[in-house]
Amino acid sequence: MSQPVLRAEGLELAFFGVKAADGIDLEIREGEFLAIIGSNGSGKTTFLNMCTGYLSPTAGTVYLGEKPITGMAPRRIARLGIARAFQIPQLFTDQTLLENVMLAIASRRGIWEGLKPLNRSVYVEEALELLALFGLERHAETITGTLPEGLRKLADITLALALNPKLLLLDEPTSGVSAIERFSLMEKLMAALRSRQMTALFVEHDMEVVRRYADRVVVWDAGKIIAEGNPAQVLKDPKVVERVVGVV
Ligand SMILES: Nc1ncnc2c1ncn2[C@@H]1O[C@H](COP(=O)(O)OP(=O)(O)OP(=O)(O)O)[C@@H](O)[C@H]1O
Repeated sequence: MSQPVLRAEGLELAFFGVKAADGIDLEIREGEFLAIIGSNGSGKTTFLNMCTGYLSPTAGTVYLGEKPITGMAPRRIARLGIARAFQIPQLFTDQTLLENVMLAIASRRGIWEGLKPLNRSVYVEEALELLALFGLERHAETITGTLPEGLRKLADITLALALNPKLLLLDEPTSGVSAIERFSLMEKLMAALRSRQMTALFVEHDMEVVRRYADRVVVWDAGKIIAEGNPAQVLKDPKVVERVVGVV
């Protein structure tokens, strides 16, 4: 079996007595596309925040490979290899798509001097290559604020990939995207992830997306994992249907 890229052991965190993480143990294996599902408020985002350093668990440890990363600053964790794309895309909306990707590449290289020094062919070439992964190269000169939501989501994921992560975390990649666009977005995403042999974890509310695309699904309920495994089986589990599938 392949090595875990990320491992969480015994994570605990409560907000005002409400347990958002109540003994979370989870591994993400190399090359896996893992879905997290669960009803609203079950602790999915809290888990992502603990993996990226935005929250610290009161007990337990997150390992990236063999390295414990709990308590490290988000910027350090990003540099070690965890990148995140958000439910609401985090783009510079008044700049072109190409400029956004070049800035992400520059930030990976530790350069932050504005756009001018970035107009070197090495940045442009890498940025266009990344955009081509998602079929976005024809939008390279478009101001990102004018793109439709589905393309902005893909653009945000492109920025996360520009960091060359070991693990990509996707917070609801299909939310806000029309039902018609949803599967074409997922097809492009899957093709890009496969071509880079990327390990990724995604939080998702659309069960059909989970059924079609996830290698494995993990089910959250009140800060605990209540089921995990193959999507076709897990999504039929009566307790998952009762607590999650029937209510999201
Ligand atoms: N910063 C915070 N301060 C106080 N309570 C919080 C904070 N973050 C999360 N919570 C609480 O922790 C619990 C888990 O929240 P979380 O956002 O992780 O759930 P979720 O599964 O991601 O929900 P959703 O599907 O709605 O995004 C909820 O009860 C929430 O209100």
